Amino acid sequence: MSSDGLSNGDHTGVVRRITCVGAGYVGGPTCAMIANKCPHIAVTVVDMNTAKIEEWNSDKLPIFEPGLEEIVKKCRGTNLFFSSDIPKSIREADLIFISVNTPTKMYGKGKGMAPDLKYVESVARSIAEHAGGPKIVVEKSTVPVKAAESILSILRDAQRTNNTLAFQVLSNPEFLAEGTAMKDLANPDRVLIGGEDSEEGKKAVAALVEVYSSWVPRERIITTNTWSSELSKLVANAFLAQRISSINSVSAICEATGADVSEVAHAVGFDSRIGNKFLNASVGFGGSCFQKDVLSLVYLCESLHLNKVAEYWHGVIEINNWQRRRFADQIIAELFNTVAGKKIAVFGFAFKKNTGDTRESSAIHVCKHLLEEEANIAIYDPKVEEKQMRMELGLTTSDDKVDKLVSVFSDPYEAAKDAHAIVVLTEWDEFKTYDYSRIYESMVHPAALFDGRLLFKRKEMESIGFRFFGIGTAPNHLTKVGFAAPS
Ligand SMILES: NC(=O)C1=CN([C@@H]2O[C@H](COP(=O)(O)OP(=O)(O)OC[C@H]3O[C@@H](n4cnc5c(N)ncnc54)[C@H](O)[C@@H]3O)[C@@H](O)[C@H]2O)C=CC1
Ligand SMILES: O=C(O)[C@H]1O[C@H](OP(=O)(O)OP(=O)(O)OC[C@H]2O[C@@H](n3ccc(=O)[nH]c3=O)[C@H](O)[C@@H]2O)[C@H](O)[C@@H](O)[C@@H]1O
Repeated sequence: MSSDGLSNGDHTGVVRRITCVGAGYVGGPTCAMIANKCPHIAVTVVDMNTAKIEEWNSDKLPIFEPGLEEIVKKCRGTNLFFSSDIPKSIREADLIFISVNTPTKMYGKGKGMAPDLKYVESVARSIAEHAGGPKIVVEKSTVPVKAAESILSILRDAQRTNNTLAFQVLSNPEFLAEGTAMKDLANPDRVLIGGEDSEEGKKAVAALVEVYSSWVPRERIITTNTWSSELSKLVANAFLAQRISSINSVSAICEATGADVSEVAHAVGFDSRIGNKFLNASVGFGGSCFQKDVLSLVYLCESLHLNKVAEYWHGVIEINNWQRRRFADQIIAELFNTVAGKKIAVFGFAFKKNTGDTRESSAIHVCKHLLEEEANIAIYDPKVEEKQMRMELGLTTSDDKVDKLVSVFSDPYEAAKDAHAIVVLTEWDEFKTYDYSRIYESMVHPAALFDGRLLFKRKEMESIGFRFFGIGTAPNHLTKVGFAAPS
């Protein structure tokens, strides 16, 4: 019993039915993996977006992840179900994952900084209304520290009028990366579970540990208190984003000096204390989470009056925005200070390779900047649909002047034909396999290639004839030499 006299969760400790609320990039793949690895558990994924549920039940899944379709097809209808009946699925579950979106708030207090928790709260209210019995509720969504307390307050309130209810709230943040989600889920570096430090809390943690133990070695399952778990997720993303901003800041030094950012990253990353991962300089990180989660951490620090700490982490975002802008400005400068009316081929629109996800993609920022300068941009991406690109660029009306500046191609060779430049914004492997001599011949000369993803070797591209500009590398004639004092 808790201090308020309500039951803390009378759970049997064995999970047989899981419901996941939120059938998105996390809920879908995570539940597919659990169903695949735990044939003894029935897993139902629900969503308020009925069209999305229909897609999960169709041949064309709503998201692309290598390896996902195979597992969904294998388990769907056996122990993996996609449903729009949220009340029923909540009622029947022993354990409920909350896996809904927590985007940056775009209104009111904390606008542009704090995560919007209205979806998490609405799921907590649905659980309170439809539970009908004891449940383990698991925060899978990324939330600020102490979010579990708010969820618990809503759930515990429902217990006052229904004494058959009992709840435990756990934090179990997800660390998968898009494009490698199935690999990450099958073989995670760690699984993190935070829970209440009480007998019932420990029982609930043990029940979730048991689920993951079906395929994750026990030593990789970390258990902590709830707040450490919630904070660790934000901090993990902040550290990863910080590494990218660090190497991107170094890329600017390389371009000015003749050092090569790949060589520097290699040399620095060779130190086992630093490590070689996540040191690829780029046009800036994108994706739905890095910016949102770093901003959430900054907002948390500000709320705690830790202004220096907030400032420190905000620098990660500032460098990222600066890098995107710097790259776009360089394109304009190198195309003789005007891109108006010039065709520019954009290779890649997704925020990284092997995904069709475009949320916060750096491509959006670079393209918007080029459109402001009235460039004609010709986009090719192997996975992103035209509708999605236009939505992200804010182009909604077909007679809009800007809309006419954008064309979308299904063939990269056609996208590059008659272009003044190619701009590489996503690191799709297929971009490295094209016949660049043929592409070069079809372009307006002098033809430029701007490599925002370090896919190409300067010498090879220059020998074809391209004027080559790569993040973190500079042609020798542009570098500053000697012991110049700061001006
Ligand atoms: N996308 C990623 O790679 C990762 C995301 N995360 C975190 O996981 C959470 C989910 O992210 P995504 O899956 O990318 O979001 P998403 O936007 O792809 O999916 C969220 C789904 O929740 C549904 N939803 C929202 N409110 C609902 C409600 N009240 N009832 C039923 N369904 C509701 C939406 O319709 C949507 O389909 C976020 O907190 C995110 O920060 C964590 C790790 C990786
Ligand atoms: O919370 C989340 O949503 C997830 O965020 C990231 O995963 P994701 O955004 O899917 O993809 P990443 O591989 O981390 O790439 C993020 C962005 O950084 C860029 N990046 C990555 C690595 C690098 O060295 N350089 C670089 O510019 C990528 O191109 C991409 O735009 C984290 O890697 C996951 O652990 C985390 O679970």
